[in-house]
Amino acid sequence: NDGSVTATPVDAYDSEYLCPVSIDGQILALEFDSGSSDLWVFSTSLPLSQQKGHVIFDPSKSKNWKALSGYTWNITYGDKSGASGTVGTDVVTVGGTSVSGQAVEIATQVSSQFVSDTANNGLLGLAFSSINTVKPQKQKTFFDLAKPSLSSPVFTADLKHHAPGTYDFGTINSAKYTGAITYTNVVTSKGFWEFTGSGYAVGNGSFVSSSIDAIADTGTTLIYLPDAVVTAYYQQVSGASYDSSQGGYTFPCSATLPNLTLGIGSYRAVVPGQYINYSPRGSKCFGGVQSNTGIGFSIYGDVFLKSQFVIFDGSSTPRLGFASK
Ligand SMILES: O=C(CCCl)NNC1=[NH+]CCN1
Repeated sequence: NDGSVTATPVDAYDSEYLCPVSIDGQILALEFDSGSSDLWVFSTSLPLSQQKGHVIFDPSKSKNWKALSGYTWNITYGDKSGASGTVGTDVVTVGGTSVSGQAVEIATQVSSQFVSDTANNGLLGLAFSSINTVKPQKQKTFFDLAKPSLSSPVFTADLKHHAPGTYDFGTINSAKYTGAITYTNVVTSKGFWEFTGSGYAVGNGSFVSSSIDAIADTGTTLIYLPDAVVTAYYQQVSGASYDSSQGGYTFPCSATLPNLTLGIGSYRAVVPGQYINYSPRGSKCFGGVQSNTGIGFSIYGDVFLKSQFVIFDGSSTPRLGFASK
């Protein structure tokens, strides 16, 4: 049973996108995250102070809830946010796609970033189940459990700039993209949708061929790239500089930002310059392209993904597809 769900930006900067998910009839807005593999929710087991302002899942009100005695989970994300708790299974429905026996990870503790982000009531991981954090036995993702019931073992992301988009499960809707889809191989050894980009161009500049090891991550807001790319980009932005107090490149909010073209095979994915003016910060504006130093690979986050129609193909040979829209 294929499904489609709306992905709504949480704020004016598209810092994250939230989707309604039903857990045995209790509906929570969750962040779909292709950079992690745990489905966890704000719960009645959290301290009341951490529950405040959030929509809370109450397992005691779920007829299909089955606690997994002695199971725990503990996750830390790339931005150092995190959460931990206990585990049960329940019926989880996303759009028209329903799964029974889905491990639902109950938060008993969440980091301050999640407490203050009151629109976010948990995450639904869409990376590979190999990096699920549940112990003593890791659990399958929603996508892995749904796959056998889908017309084809895929989900697509059609995120939008300052507007709601969609995640589709089981189908590739040809009305959502233009031109051909370019597929690229995925390496799953780190549990991510990891691929190798083929290079970049800044504005109308010439394309620079270079292999860029990257992950497609809907749970990361910005684009994190090698320093060579980032410096080349901001050299074309008058008044741009690295501001260590802000933790990244900033520029005058009046600056005109060039497009950033990222190569995937022979395909040229164009990120509009205006998407790279991420948000006002202090007296300047903070860039949507930042350095990947310290991460170990590049991250093609929402600033990139919302410029494309993206196919996450979970067939026996996983691959990523990209198309313009
Ligand atoms: O943790 C990462 C980066 C993996 Cl390298 N992405 N997913 C996510 N979810 C919430 C914050 N970030």
